[in-house]
Amino acid sequence: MRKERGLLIVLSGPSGVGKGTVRKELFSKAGTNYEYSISMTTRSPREGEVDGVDYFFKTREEFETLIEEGGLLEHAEFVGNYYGTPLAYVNETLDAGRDVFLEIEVQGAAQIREKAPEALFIFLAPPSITELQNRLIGRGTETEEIIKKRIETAREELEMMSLYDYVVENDEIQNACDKINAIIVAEHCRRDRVEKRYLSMLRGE
Ligand SMILES: Nc1nc2c(ncn2[C@@H]2O[C@H](COP(=O)(O)OP(=O)(O)O)[C@@H](O)[C@H]2O)c(=O)[nH]1
Ligand SMILES: Nc1ncnc2c1ncn2[C@@H]1O[C@H](COP(=O)(O)OP(=O)(O)O)[C@@H](O)[C@H]1O
Repeated sequence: MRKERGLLIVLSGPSGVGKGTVRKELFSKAGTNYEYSISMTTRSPREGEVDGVDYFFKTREEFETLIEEGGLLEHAEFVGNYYGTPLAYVNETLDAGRDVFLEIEVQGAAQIREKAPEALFIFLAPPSITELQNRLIGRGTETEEIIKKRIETAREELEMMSLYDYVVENDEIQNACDKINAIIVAEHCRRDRVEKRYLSMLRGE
């Protein structure tokens, strides 16, 4: 029997909302049955970040060559750096019938909406704009100037919320993770169309 293609899950939202934190929490649990697609970026590694684990760190030249070669499913420039999803890994994993989880910013998600509208789109929203600013400042990984730019960008990013299949508020990390997992399970039930199998059984097919 032909294996069903896996589900492409896109988690997006403004910088600082907690996408990385929620994603790490989701993948820290045994039994997570979707695969994380490691992105490429031209941004410098932060302290503790490992090449090939957190990101594939590339030069601008390397990244631009990949764009030209069509090696990325989507890519975007975000506050001065490129970020993108390697195409081959996503395709191979989905073809093998496994779900793939992307954690990306909103421009990239918009490209996937064009190229793969059958994907599942989840927007992670902050409890408030003030809380979003507090989280960005509290993380302490960027300079004041970059934080300011990220906050400006966040306002535009929040406007994209209504385009998503689901919006999950990241109030408590565990709460957000539980909702995301519930959405993925529900989406599989919706797509599996068990009723089709029953109808053909009832018809004696
Ligand atoms: N379009 C796109 N965005 C990505 C990708 N990987 C990460 N991002 C997003 O790029 C933005 C900046 O990422 P980063 O510099 O790691 O900061 P942080 O996610 O805010 O900690 C975040 O919104 C990420 O979710 C990718 O492959 N494609
Ligand atoms: N639910 C939450 N409640 C409080 N703080 C959070 C929550 N989720 C994430 N954070 C904190 O907010 C900051 C930004 O989170 P991060 O995962 O880096 O965001 P993003 O990947 O969306 O840019 C981090 O300091 C993180 O510890």
